[in-house]
Order: sequence, then C-alpha cells, then structure tokens
Amino acid sequence: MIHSDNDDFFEDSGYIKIDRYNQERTTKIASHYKEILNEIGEDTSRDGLLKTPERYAKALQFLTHGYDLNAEEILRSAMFEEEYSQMVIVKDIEVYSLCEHHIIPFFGKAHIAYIPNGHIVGLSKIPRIVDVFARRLQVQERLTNEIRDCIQNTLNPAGVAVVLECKHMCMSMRGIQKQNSVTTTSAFTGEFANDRTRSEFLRLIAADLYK
Ligand SMILES: Nc1nc2c(ncn2[C@@H]2O[C@H](COP(=O)(O)OP(=O)(O)OP(=O)(O)O)[C@@H](O)[C@H]2O)c(=O)[nH]1
Ligand SMILES: [Zn+2]
Repeated sequence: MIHSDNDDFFEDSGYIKIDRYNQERTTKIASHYKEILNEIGEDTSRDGLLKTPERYAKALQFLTHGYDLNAEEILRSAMFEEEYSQMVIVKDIEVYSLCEHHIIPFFGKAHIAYIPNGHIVGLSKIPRIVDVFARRLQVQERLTNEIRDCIQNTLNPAGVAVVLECKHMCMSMRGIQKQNSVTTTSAFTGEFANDRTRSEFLRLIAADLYK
C-alpha cells in the first residue's frame, strides 16, 4: 500500500490530500543522500545501493509526513455531541518518531485520556493525531505537550492526560549505549490536576485487562 511507485501514502488519511512523494523533493533528497553514502566510503554504483538514495528520500518523506497534516482538523472531523462525562482512555498507542538532535528513531507507547464536556471524539482520531505530531522531527517533551494542547484546544474537554513511554535509539545504539532505559513524559490539563482523577488514570493505564 505504501510502497508502490506513484504512492500516495496518505490515501488512508482520506480527507487530507497531500503529495509528499513530490518528485522534485525526492530527486533533491536522493542526490544529497547519495553524496552522504559516498562520503562514508560506500560505492553507490553497486547493485544493492543503486536505488537506495531514492528509497531513503521516500522513507524520510514518510517519516516526516506529519508536517503536512492538520491535527485539529482531524479531530474536528469526528466530534459528536454526547452526554458521557466519564474518563475516556485510549492506551498503548504505538509511537514512532525521530529525535531532532540525531535524526534517529525513538519509539514506544502513548496513553491518552480526556473527560468529555459535551462532545466526544471518534476514537481512531486520537492515534491519528499522535501520528501527526510524531511524524516530524521531535523531542519527546514537545510531542507530549502538542498532543495535550491539540485535544484541549479542539475538543474543550474537562481535562486531558497524556503519558508517553519511549526508548530513544540515540541512547541505545550510539552515545551512552544504555539498552533498557525508558523515558516517561506526561502532560495534564483541567480535572487531571486533581490527585484522585490523575491516580485513576494512572491506575487504568497500568492495568493489564486484555493481556
Ligand atoms: N530532552 C530530550 N533530550 C533528547 C531527546 N532525544 C534525544 N535527546 C538528547 O539530546 C541531547 C543532545 O545532546 P548533545 O550533547 O548536543 O549531543 P551528543 O553529543 O550526541 O550527546 P550524547 O547523546 O550524550 O552522545 C542528548 O543528551 C540526547 O540524549 C528528547 O526527546 N528529549
Ligand atoms: Zn537523539
């Protein structure tokens, strides 16, 4: 689906039309990346590497396609009036991002909750907005805050909670080379300032009901 040649990898995003596999951009990135491969001593004319600069150019565009998406628009496209006023939690959402310091992946899970205030949102839109912000160059702290702010500003709920748990490959496969460290970040608004509400959220994201 993502790898055909004319690929519009955003087909699945439906309502958002963008063309990041822009041929001009692909050609430019590929040409720079070919120089980088030559610089590290590779032979870019060997069979296995012939198409690598172009593959890399497309992969990079995919990994940063969040720049072309509007998270608030995505949330607004599926907001429904509803009286439900208990906590809604979507947990264990896979996150794949690129650290802006090294352009090396960090990845893990997001756990997100909100307390509706007249409106609920289509559940799939929550992982979708995680991707909008994750598919950019990021630091984990900003990614966490951007998800929180987007939900708060768009849905105007009584509170939002976001917890991210990620492993940074720039800390495991290079640099300090710690294989098991996990970074946790969190951001809260509204009713999640209340200890009991926050504790309920933390208890529920730690519970293994379906595992
Ligand atoms: N706060 C924060 N730091 C990050 C994140 N991703 C990577 N970093 C850190 O960014 C820092 C960049 O530090 P520098 O000293 O400029 O870079 P460096 O010489 O490559 O550092 P080392 O990784 O310690 O070898 C490192 O400490 C990384 O661990 C992130 O999401 N949040
Ligand atoms: Zn890094």
